[in-house]
Amino acid sequence: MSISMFSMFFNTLWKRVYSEMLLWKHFWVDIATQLSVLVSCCSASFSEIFSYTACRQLSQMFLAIIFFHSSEYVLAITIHGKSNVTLRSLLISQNYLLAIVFSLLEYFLEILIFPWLKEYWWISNLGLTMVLIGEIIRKMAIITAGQSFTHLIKVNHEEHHKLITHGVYRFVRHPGYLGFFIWSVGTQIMLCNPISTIAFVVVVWHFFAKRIPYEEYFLRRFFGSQYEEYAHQVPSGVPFVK
Ligand SMILES: C[S@@+](CC[C@H](N)C(=O)[O-])C[C@H]1O[C@@H](n2cnc3c(N)ncnc32)[C@H](O)[C@@H]1O
Repeated sequence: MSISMFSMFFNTLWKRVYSEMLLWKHFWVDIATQLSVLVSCCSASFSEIFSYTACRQLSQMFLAIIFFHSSEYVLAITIHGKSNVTLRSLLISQNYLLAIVFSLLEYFLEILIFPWLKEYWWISNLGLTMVLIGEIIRKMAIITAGQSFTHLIKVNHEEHHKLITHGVYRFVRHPGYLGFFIWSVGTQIMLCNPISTIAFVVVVWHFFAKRIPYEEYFLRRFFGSQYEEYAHQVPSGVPFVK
């Protein structure tokens, strides 16, 4: 093989290697650019998720939930005795858990995509106030009704079940439900969650609009004209429910 053939061979080989290297260089530059975009997105996301706003709003939410459920359980045990109370008194159902998970998903998505939405502190503080007011109304109802307040609706009249018309029951017939309604919608306003706020209003209202006539059917059977007169004078407390 002559020298000129060798040099032609190496020339062609080098050109191929060089063009391959150029291709790989573009490939690695592309990868590096995409990685740096991903890293900056992640660090932006981390800074939003661990921002003062998110930490404060989420910790308020978790504290509200933990306090609400544990105090329901403790009050039920105090009033009815440990042997008459089950874990159902924690009031944590599958649908309720789904609603909370949905609302947290909404929160995380919005704080990543529209972080400014969570900065309306007057709205968040209004929600916090609703959580506190709802909690107070509900606990006043439980303490006032005492043994008459059971988490499951009574369908048989028991001796200790007295008609309660004093205290918060003087102003509304269902202060426990009104308190929960305000509390649950308040949690979503506190998180500045527009979709979950509307969803909670609709779902919780619908739940009580069905539950109240059912509960009152038995109260009318237990207390007859006494309940009739009470219902005639005092509003239900849940908006648009007679
Ligand atoms: C979960 S508690 C809710 C009580 C009431 N609806 C409220 O929102 O405050 C349900 C139980 O309370 C009883 N109850 C509701 N109103 C009552 C009243 N005014 N007096 C006595 N018992 C009542 C019902 O019979 C039912 O068993």
